[in-house]
Amino acid sequence: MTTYKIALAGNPNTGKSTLFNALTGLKQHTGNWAGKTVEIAKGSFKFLNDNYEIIDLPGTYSLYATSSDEEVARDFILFKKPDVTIVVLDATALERNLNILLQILEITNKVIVCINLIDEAERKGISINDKALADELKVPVIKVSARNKQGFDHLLNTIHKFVHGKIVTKFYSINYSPELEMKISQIEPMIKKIVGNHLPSRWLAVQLLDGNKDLVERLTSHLSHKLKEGQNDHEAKFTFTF
Ligand SMILES: Nc1nc2c(ncn2[C@@H]2O[C@H](COP(=O)(O)OP(=O)(O)OP(=O)(O)O)[C@@H](O)[C@H]2O)c(=O)[nH]1
Ligand SMILES: [Mg+2]
Repeated sequence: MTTYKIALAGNPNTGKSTLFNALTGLKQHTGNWAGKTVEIAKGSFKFLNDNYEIIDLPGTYSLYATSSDEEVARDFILFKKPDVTIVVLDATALERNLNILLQILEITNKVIVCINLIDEAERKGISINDKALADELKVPVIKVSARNKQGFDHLLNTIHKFVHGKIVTKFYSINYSPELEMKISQIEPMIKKIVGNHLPSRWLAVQLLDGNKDLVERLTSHLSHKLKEGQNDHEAKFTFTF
């Protein structure tokens, strides 16, 4: 039986923990992540002969890592590389929720979008065109109500297909200004040489151009750790510098 790793991410108060509890049957326990005081809940469930380990990440409005919650969420997606990141959005405030979704889609294409609180949206007369969103983003979009367990069959079957490679998704590439795009095209190939397919090179290029020094430190320590593990042979001579 294979175990797949799922992360739940999204803004605060979008029903991540409600979904987590519904899927795991309230068997959650909390744990510390990377020595931080921020707690993340971890649980598990089985579906169609597969095991799923599911992690309830702290709710954040962005992944700029300006707070420890944001850092925990970003580092988990970046370095722990979940098989699926379920981005939980609030159907009643979709536009506000798209920011974190786009940030996550720049880091990983292993995303299923879960539009939660659909019962509440329906009550307010909000209807959501999930197909249009899925076509635009090139990832599955599922409408659910975590509280009522509505849409769970669809969600679980989509997760199953996803981890078995039956759904192909893409990184969402935001087009920046021509100046920024030119700089990205200059440095991304160098970054790609260092990280290969192990980390998202375009996203890293944007972060480095943005002067994200904290990330540089995290990367340096992550890469030297990987080097010690002997997992990657072209990291040897590199440290990131500005
Ligand atoms: N009507 C409705 N309410 C929901 C649904 N899912 C969650 N809620 C409610 O939304 C509120 C927030 O849910 P949580 O599961 O705590 O949200 P969260 O995303 O874990 O929040 P953070 O831990 O702060 O990031 C709670 O009051 C839930 O009962 C849903 O599908 N429908
Ligand atoms: Mg929660």
